[in-house]
Amino acid sequence: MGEPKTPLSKILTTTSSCTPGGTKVREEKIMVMVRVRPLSSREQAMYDLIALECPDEETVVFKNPNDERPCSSFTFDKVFSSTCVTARVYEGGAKDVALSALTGINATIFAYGQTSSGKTFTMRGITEYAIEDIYQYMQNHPERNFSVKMSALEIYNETVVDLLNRSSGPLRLLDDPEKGTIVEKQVEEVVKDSQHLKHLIGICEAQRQVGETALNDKSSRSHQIVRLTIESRLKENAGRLKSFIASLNLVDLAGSERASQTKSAGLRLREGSHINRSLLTLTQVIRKLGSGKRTGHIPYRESKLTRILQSSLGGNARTAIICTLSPALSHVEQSRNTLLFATSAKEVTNTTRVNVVVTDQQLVKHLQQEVSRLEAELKSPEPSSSSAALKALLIEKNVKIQKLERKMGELKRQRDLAQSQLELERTRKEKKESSNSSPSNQVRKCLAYPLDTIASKFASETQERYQAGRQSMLRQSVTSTDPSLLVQEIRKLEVLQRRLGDEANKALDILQKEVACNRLGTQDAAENVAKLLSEIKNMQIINSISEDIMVKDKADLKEEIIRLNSQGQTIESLEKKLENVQNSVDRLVFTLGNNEDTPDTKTQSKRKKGIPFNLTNSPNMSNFIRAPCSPLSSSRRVMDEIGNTMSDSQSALPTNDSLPNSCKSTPLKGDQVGYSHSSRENTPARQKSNSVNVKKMKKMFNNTLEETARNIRSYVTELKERVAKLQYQKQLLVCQVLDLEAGEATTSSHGEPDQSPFSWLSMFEEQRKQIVMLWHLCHVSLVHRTQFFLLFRGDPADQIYMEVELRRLTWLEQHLSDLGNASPALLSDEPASYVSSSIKALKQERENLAKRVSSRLTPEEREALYRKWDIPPEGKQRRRLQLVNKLWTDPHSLQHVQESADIVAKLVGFCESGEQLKREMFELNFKSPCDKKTWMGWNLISNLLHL
Ligand SMILES: Nc1ncnc2c1ncn2[C@@H]1O[C@H](COP(=O)(O)OP(=O)(O)OP(=O)(O)O)[C@@H](O)[C@H]1O
Repeated sequence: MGEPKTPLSKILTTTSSCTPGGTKVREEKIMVMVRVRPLSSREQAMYDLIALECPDEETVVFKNPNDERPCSSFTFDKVFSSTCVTARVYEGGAKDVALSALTGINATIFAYGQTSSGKTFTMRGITEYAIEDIYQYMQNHPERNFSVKMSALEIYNETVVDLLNRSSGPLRLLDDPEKGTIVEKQVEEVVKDSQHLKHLIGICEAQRQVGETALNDKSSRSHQIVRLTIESRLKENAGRLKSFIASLNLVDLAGSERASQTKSAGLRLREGSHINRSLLTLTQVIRKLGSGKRTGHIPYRESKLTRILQSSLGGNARTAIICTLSPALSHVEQSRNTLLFATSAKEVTNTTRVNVVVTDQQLVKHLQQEVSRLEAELKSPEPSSSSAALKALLIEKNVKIQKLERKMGELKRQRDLAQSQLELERTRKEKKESSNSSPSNQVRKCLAYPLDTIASKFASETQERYQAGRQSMLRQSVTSTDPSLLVQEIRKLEVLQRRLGDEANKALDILQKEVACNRLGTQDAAENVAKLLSEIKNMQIINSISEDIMVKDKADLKEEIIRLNSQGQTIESLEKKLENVQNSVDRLVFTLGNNEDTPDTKTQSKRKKGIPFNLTNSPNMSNFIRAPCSPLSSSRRVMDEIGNTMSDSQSALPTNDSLPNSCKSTPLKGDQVGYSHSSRENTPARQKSNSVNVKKMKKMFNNTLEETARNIRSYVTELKERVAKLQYQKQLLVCQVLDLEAGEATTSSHGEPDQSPFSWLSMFEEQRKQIVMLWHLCHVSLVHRTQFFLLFRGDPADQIYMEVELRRLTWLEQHLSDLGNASPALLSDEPASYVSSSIKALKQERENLAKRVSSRLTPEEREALYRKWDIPPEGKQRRRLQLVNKLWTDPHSLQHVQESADIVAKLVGFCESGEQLKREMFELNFKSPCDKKTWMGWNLISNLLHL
């Protein structure tokens, strides 16, 4: 016996009341009914007295016939007196439980009582009525398909026997993890109809162990369990999925008995002993369950009866117990025990659920139906209720979107109107201010310098917007900047400015030393350099400024402005002086070229065996090499060719007093700047043998000299760039301070800052276009372009970075134009050393990037890119180089720029490295190029990334 044969994995235990489709778990007590039979003919013959009365349908009372007073009373769900027929017992409670099996709830009905109390009599009637009702129910539910199976067993002397197949012998009980206790090899007959079922039950009765005792001619000597397994499935066209499966156990127990009463002996006595033992276990199980100790040990396994009935006792089943009693006084003790058992059983709670079955076939069919339904819905021009609701929702959303769009249009219109009014106001104000010569006006005028330069390259309208946007930016910046920070920033810039002067001074010191040592040609050259040196020294007039100042309030700001203004055009002057330096260097080179073949030079060239421009002792050597505009590689190459054998006489050096301070502190050593003459060098033989070498060396010297001069020029150019940036930043700050002052006076009248996010964004777009174009024109590193492009996307915080980048590039572009127009005599045979080195660096960068295509992109990604960028499978160059060569080549197309940036970012690994790109890497402040963390020039960024 045991659980249903249907695999448990397909049984979804849900909850239910009595109706299919119910969903709740229900806890319910075991239904306990008491039935008192009439006195049997045997009892009547013995003149036995009636000791039980049933005053109502729920109470049974013991009474001593010899005493009028009632002894004790018991109440139960139902009490049926001796006059009640079995049909009433069935209808009174058993029916409800029995029919639960039709709705997926396991059910058990069993009779308990002493021998000959009427258990078999009652259960036989209950089974018949149940069968009738079950089949009646099936008839009344044509929408469902039912299947009924039946099995039956008896437990006789603790042996399980299949009543439908007695020949199978004793059956074993097995523990199944899913189903609980099952009976091995038990036959389960499919029941065709009610008659078939009755027939089968008849067979079981015939097979059951029955024996004659003193109390019962046909005493059942075994416990009998008939199991009906009913599966109920909704028919396919019903459109619902649920199927149920449940068992109805109809149990007729053997009766408890006293050997003295049954006068058992031998076999009957042994039977009685087994019966009593299993009933005792049942009693213990019920008592424990009834006392609420469900979590403690329940001795189900101590008898086969309780093992098999385990799910019906405190488990997933509705259970009804009918306790049968003999009313005879002679059986009072037995009846009392039965009532005590019944009382315990009343307290046992079961948990019932509906066992839902979903077969694979059902599931597939259901899904197919669902798919068909959805397909039909999609094809159908008539919208279903759900799609109609969606459509309505969509229309509603569209209306809302249209409303919002209209509102946005109106807002944009208002914004444009306000902007144009502001522009007008500003222009008017600026015109008015232009008549004044206030310091702030001067600053603004000064700030406009690079814009004037590029004005010819960009539309005038764009420039106006640019100017307007920048002014807005400044005002916005002012409102958000702490005045004390501004002053400190100015101080920082001044410190940098001073360092810059130092640096230039040192460079010129070196130049002067070379001239003083007569390495650089004529007296004119020496004079030129001396002049340069004094010019550079003049640049350092700001040295006296104190670095440590405490800025307390805005009053200090005003002082600061006055101080800055009183300095006059310090930075401008520095710039002018650098220009002079540059011109002087040019003249120097020119002089050297003209004097190349003079006798004096010849004489000197005999003496000159040192490096023409020895930089090995220069503290700025690293700066020269690092500086973007000072490609010393070729110079070093020449030095290598010459070899390090030439030196000059230390005696030719100027006196220590005539040297600049830097030289005094670092005296030149003979092995660094020259070498001592050997006495043999001046012999005629030596002079003759050296004549060819001297000529060759002189030519090389002149070449090197020219290149050195170019290097100096480049370096000065770089200094100019740095000064220009410095000047810009300082003026920007001054302008902020001035605006802050002006803002204080006009805040109440002007109100909020006039820059809206819209105007900033349009300005950003314009600036970005300009920057992209300038990158292209100036051959700026692709990695730099990519980083900058991806990092600055229009955030208000990007304003200052955009401004500085534009300034740098504008300056560079202007510088390159100047180089392009410069005299070829000054630039040697190259159009511009910076341009050529930048182009070369860019080419190298592209080659390096191309090398990364294979490792950084998957074959699929590569193929997709080749297709997209029209890279033919065969060509002069490898496909990856062709691809990289196409990147960043169209500054007019934002899409091209965006896609180029994405590819370069992937090749370089910006996205994967985990290192977030930070704005700070694009330094606003200019510092010494020795500092690796600072701005190092566009093409050096990719070097840092080891490209
Ligand atoms: N309610 C009743 N009305 C009339 N007769 C009854 C009633 N109950 C039992 N009887 C009769 O009493 C006798 C004993 O009944 P039954 O065999 O059903 O008892 P039992 O409890 O099954 O006994 P055992 O445990 O020994 O099998 C039977 O002859 C039966 O017809």
